[in-house]
Amino acid sequence: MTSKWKYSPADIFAAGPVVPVLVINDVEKAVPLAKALMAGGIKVLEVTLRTPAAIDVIKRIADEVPDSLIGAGTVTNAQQLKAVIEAGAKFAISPGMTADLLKAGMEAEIPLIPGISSTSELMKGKDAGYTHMKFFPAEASGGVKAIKAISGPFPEFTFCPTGGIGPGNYNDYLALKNVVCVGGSWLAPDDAIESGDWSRITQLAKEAVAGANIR
Ligand SMILES: O=C(O)C(=O)C[C@H](O)[C@H](O)COP(=O)(O)O
Repeated sequence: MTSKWKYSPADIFAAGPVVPVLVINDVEKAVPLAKALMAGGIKVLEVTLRTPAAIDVIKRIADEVPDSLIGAGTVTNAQQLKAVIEAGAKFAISPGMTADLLKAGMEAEIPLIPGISSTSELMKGKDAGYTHMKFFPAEASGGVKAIKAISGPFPEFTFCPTGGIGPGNYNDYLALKNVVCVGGSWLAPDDAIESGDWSRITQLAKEAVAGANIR
């Protein structure tokens, strides 16, 4: 990895054991949601590009919650990577990878965390120079057992597993030596965002941070 970035992928992974995966429809929810998560001890945020509001949401959080490590999720191509950088994202994360995206990520001014769910994808990421990857969809792709097995031949890679992870199993992942953080939507449920129940989100964040077994 190059050191041209303000935050390296390792810095982002190390900034907290749980990364909320956020789906935000209403830009007005962006800042209160980010502040509710920060109040619960979470700094790294992943705003998915799943909604038309996502780019504006990233802009708002980057401008108004500058202490957060605001990242963009569901970044699937080079155009989206460019758009999230312009919006102020500090990192980008993808559920998968393409050759184009891997190349654009290495040339970008923020780090990209590509997604993998197989050894062949890991090898493509490795060839492109990546050491930190999302493991998605974690539970559906073999979960803890798969990551443990992959770390045999590939001990030098670090993963942020996401997909099917929640309070009942996140510590199983955090116990793995090549996992330092996990992602999940459980930290910001749709209904809590919809109704503006920020205290519930702060509470979920606090519980997840306090309960995380950090090695
Ligand atoms: O949208 C993206 O970019 C993704 O990569 C997918 C998300 O990380 C998972 O869908 C979160 O999974 P759950 O916590 O099971 O809801």
